[in-house]
This record gives sequence, C-alpha cells and structure tokens, in this order.
Amino acid sequence: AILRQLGRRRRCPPPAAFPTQNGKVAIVTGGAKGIGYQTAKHLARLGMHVIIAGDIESEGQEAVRKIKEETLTGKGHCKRAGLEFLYCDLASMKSIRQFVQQFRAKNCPLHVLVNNAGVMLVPERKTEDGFEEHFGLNYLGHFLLTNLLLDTLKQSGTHSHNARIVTVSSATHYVGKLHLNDLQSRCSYSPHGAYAQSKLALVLFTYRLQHLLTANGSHVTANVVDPGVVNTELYKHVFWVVKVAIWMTAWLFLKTPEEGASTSIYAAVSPEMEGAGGCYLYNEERTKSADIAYDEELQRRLWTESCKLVGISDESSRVP
Ligand SMILES: NC(=O)c1ccc[n+]([C@@H]2O[C@H](COP(=O)([O-])OP(=O)(O)OC[C@H]3O[C@@H](n4cnc5c(N)ncnc54)[C@H](O)[C@@H]3O)[C@@H](O)[C@H]2O)c1
Repeated sequence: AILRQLGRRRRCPPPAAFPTQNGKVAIVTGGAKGIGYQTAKHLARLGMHVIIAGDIESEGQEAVRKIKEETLTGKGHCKRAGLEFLYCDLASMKSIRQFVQQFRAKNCPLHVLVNNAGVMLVPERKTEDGFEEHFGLNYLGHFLLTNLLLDTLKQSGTHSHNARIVTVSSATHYVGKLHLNDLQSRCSYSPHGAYAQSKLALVLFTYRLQHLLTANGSHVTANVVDPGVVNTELYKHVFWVVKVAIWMTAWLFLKTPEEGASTSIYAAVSPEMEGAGGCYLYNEERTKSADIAYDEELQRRLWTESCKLVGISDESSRVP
C-alpha cells in the first residue's frame, strides 16, 4: 500500500480555504513537529484556540512561538493565534490523566481532538505502564485520552456543528494483524508488525467509537485519516540505507509535512465532513480501509480489552 502511495504521490494543491473557526478549541497531540505541527498551525490560522499536547516541553514551547510568529506576521489569514502547549506523555497513563485534569481546569469547550502523535519502528521497549511502545503510545494512549475527553466533546458539539475526533492512522494498517491474545507482542516482536498493529487498532477504535456515538445520539463524529508518505522525523528509526534513499528521493516521492496535514485539517474543519463519521480518509477523500477493520466483533473485543488495559469502565457493553 505504501509503495502504491509513493507511485501516486501528488503535489497537493494549497489547502482549501475553510471557514474561520473563531471561538473554537482544538487539541493536537504531537503538534510540535511534522504533520501535527502543520495541523496545529493551520487550525490556529483559521482562528481556533489550539492546545499542542506533547512530551517534550522545549519543542512544544518552540512550536508555539514559531506558529504565533508566522500567523502574526501576516503569512496566515488569521490575525491572532490562540495557542498553548500542555505537557502530555502518551506513553504514560498517569500523564494523560494529568493532562486531562489540567485541560478540564480551564473550563473551556473542545470542538476538535486530533489524535496525531506517534512513533514508528522503535526497538522493543515498554511504556511506563508496561505496554509495548507502539501499542501503548500510538493506540492505548489515544484510546484513554479520547475517552477521558469524550464528555467535554459531547457538551461542545451541537446538531449543526458536531465536535470532531480525527485520528491519524497509516496505510501500514492494511498489512496489520491484531493479535488479541498477544497485543503486547510478547510472543514475537517485530517493529513493523507492532507499528502496523497499532495503526490497525486505531482504525478499529474509530469505527467502534462512531458506532457508540451514533447509538447515544451524541453530536460528535469520529474519523480516521491516512496522511500518505510524508517526509518527517517519523523515519528516524528506519535502517540507514532506507534513510539515505528517503533523503535522496523525498522531493520526488514524499509529501511535505504541510501536504501530509491536509487530510487531518480537512477532517477537522471541512463543511463537507459536517455530521459525517466512521470514514477512512486519504487525500481528502473517503476510501476503504482494510476489510478486517470493518469486523464489528473484533472492534467490540478490542474496545473491551482496551478498557481493561487502561482501567476505565466499559460502558459500551450494552450497545450491540
Ligand atoms: N510520516 C509519514 O509518512 C506517516 C505516514 C503515515 C502515518 N503517519 C502518522 O502521522 C502521525 C504524525 O507523525 P509524523 O510523520 O508527523 O512524525 P513526527 O515524528 O514528525 O511527529 C510525531 C509527533 O509525536 C510526538 N510524540 C512522540 N512520542 C510521544 C509521546 N510519548 N507523547 C506525546 N507525543 C509524542 C512527537 O513529539 C512528535 O511531535 C503519526 O501518528 C504517524 O504514525 C505518518
């Protein structure tokens, strides 16, 4: 799937002119770098108050400074970027809970949550809570964060302006396998397998979440996006030969982070996506995800297991 994407690499047109978002609030995880940075910047330009959630304070503060500078110097079309950094280590359930507490203390609404942060192909290691890092950070971290923020999202969405959850997956999910009996890859570890599993889990999670939101009549939608192959630091753990190949051919095959952010931004603010949930988006279009991701029984089982792992009650069990 990734090779196909490289072959079909297209220079994206400049991001569409979306309506201004004054008075709205967004959280972008991993918004200090790469695709997340560009997402945060664009949402701030549209007038949103953006909270960058990240695990490196210095990078977060620098991103805030840069975005403010760029949006204030007139390169963007918004005069004032409301922007702040809040510490959140997605590899720590405690840190995620503290982040949500801090956010709640602000007493502000939440209209857009972009679950963007991620790591790829890291050597075998565990999060603070003992989860395999790809699964624990990319998937379980966002699972917990979303669930803890759900009430605020529900209160912030309205019939005509649903709050939106945008989750960043990857084409790698097409080759992913979900090992329900070995989610932590203890029996056999492969960095590719673990990354692909975490990205497949995010797609299964989004579909189940949308099902639950619809069943509850909530004014919140959940969609999952694939940014394409984008030239970012995500590739820092790949084999050096691949790194050299990327360095030499990035201009031809890889998207820039700005281009990579376009589908997240589209899902977050485009009027066309108002009220639409449960979609897999690539290049700002709805497309099909892996067949296995539509397996409702698997979605349910993963949800139940995830609740147990992160220690929240599974209120979804009554919903078929
Ligand atoms: N770059 C690509 O080709 C590509 C392709 C498909 C999907 N993606 C996905 O896009 C998303 C963004 O990746 P990117 O390419 O911009 O990479 P990146 O490395 O530039 O950015 C990743 C972000 O996640 C943050 N992060 C990492 N560990 C964290 C933690 N413990 N707590 C909080 N934040 C943490 C980093 O600080 C960084 O801001 C990821 O989910 C990635 O899987 C990227």
